[in-house]
Amino acid sequence: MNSTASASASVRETTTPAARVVDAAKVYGSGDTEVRALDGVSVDFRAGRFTAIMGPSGSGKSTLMHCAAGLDPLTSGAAYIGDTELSSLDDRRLTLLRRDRVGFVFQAFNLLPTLTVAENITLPMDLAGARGDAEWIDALVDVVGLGDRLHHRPAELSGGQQQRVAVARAFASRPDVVFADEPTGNLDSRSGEEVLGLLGRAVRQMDRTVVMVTHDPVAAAHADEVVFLADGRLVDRMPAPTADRVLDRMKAFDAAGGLRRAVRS
Ligand SMILES: Nc1ncnc2c1ncn2[C@@H]1O[C@H](COP(=O)(O)OP(=O)(O)OP(=O)(O)O)[C@@H](O)[C@H]1O
Repeated sequence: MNSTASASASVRETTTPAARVVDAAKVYGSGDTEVRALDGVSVDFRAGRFTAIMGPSGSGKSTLMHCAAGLDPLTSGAAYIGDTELSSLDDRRLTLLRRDRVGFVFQAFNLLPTLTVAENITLPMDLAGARGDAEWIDALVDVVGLGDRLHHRPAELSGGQQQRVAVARAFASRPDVVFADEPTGNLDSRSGEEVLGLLGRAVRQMDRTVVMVTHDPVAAAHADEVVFLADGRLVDRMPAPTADRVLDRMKAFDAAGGLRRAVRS
């Protein structure tokens, strides 16, 4: 890293995280059916970083993402986008925050079939009546490699191309943070790699922030850091992950989970 890059990196360390939760708890149901999906999680998602959330099935990954993104309220604790504490917002302001400051990429692409690629990309801004930054949108279209597909409809694109449109749409309004929930879950490995490469480039070359839930150690290895959940708790963090190290960590969870089940029975 050159001195300018390391200076700007150290400035970033001291800036407010793009998103964070503090002592977050989420309880579904009550009595015998109560599930504590998050149990006292505190985690910062730093600006300008690509963070992956991993953990065994049912460990609370999607719940953490939904609560951090303002899609679902916490039972207790606090969730912030930048300095904004989400429970302090009424429904209207929360909707505006999600529209203007947060981007989403889902496993199922979620494009509107009747709109063209170009219209899908600018949809969030069009709904907001915002003009959008034409230069930024052009740069995004360039990065996702869809310049010759702008007037096609989603059904005329491959799954990988559709997810690239969804990635461009998520970044179009320059949100504080983009949350991606299993963005490669419906893709073959080559298209998945392309989408992960794009998310990485958006972070490293375009100074964006990404938080991604994934089951896949190869996908997690694209991140700058992996945070691991187990039983609704944050149990580990791994900077500069590799697929092998993430896989080893996940195997350790499987072994620990098996041991716990054996002790209980
Ligand atoms: N709406 C809900 N109502 C009741 N329980 C829920 C609800 N959503 C999630 N849960 C429970 O909360 C726990 C955490 O679920 P969550 O979907 O966050 O886990 P996950 O790690 O994302 O799982 P997976 O990897 O299988 O998608 C699970 O026990 C789940 O069954």
